[in-house]
Amino acid sequence: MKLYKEVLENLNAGVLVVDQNLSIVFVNRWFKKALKMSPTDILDRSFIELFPETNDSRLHFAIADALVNHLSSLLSPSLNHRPFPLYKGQHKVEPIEQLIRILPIPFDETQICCMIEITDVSNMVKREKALSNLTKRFSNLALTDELTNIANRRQFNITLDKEIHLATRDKKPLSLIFLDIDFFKSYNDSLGHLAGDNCLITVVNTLLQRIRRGSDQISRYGGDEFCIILPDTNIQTAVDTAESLRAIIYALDMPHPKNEIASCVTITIGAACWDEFNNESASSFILRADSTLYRAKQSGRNSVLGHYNDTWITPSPIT
Ligand SMILES: Nc1nc2c(ncn2[C@@H]2O[C@H](COP(=O)(O)OP(=O)(O)OP(=O)(O)O)[C@@H](O)[C@H]2O)c(=O)[nH]1
Repeated sequence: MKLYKEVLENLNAGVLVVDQNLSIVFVNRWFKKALKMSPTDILDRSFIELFPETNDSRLHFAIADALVNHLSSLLSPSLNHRPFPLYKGQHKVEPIEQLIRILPIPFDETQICCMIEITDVSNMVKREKALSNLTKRFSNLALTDELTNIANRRQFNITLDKEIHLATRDKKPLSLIFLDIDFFKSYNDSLGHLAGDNCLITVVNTLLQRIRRGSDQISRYGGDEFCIILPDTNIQTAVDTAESLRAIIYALDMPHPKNEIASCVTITIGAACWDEFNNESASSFILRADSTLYRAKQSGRNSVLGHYNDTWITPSPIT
């Protein structure tokens, strides 16, 4: 028993032993140091009195399980947030992350006691947090367009699949807008690629100001082509929203010397509403919205056209 206590005393982890009455019968050096208390302040004290914050916690139930049913438990730091008020250093600023092992042990040869072993896993928790932040950053990068900072095509495909699923389940309409800057190649050719980049950023930021519903998602489909997913939106509302977007970009009056239909930057928009009757696939839906944009381009640009149920739809007249 002496040897046993000596091993526990010098362990590089906290050890506390309580008897059947939850009285503390042993505390090792590590734990005393972490608590910044002398042995007389700890020994023979009631565990609940010394650690009132553990009352009714999982730790408390695990101790009871060890004493009554002789079962051991392991409390992870992620599910059991720092059960003991332990801190590193003098000024109690950095809390110690704790992994806790609860074991029934024949401590004084007459009764089964409960040993609580606390391992400082602060470094491991820190490493895990850093790793999870890094993973989040990488997955964000993989789904974001670098230039405009909005969703990229990969994210668009993921969101569209999800929204088609929700529209089917909730029997709600789902619309999709495709838009493209008119004569953007000439814009680049006349003003330079850097000005082209700035133009793309300005267009996106302006569209973002108008697309305010949290469920709507704007993405860069590629080059100067963008798409907006509009859940719970019928075709006429989508076309009217598109018309307001077209008007807002036109009103910016950004000079475009080589635009053949105006003196400023303009956009053309195609909108489609998901065909629920034929359980339309995502690729067919995209193709229909993109073809509608193409048709709008052919009919003159700086314009909006919608398509649903084999019908072409134009913006509502301004009242
Ligand atoms: N500055 C800049 N230009 C880009 C970027 N991505 C694509 N482009 C350019 O966007 C232009 C798109 O041109 P097109 O698809 O031919 O179409 P357009 O000139 O806009 O003509 P219409 O769509 O028919 O009105 C191409 O010249 C691409 O090089 C980018 O990130 N930055």
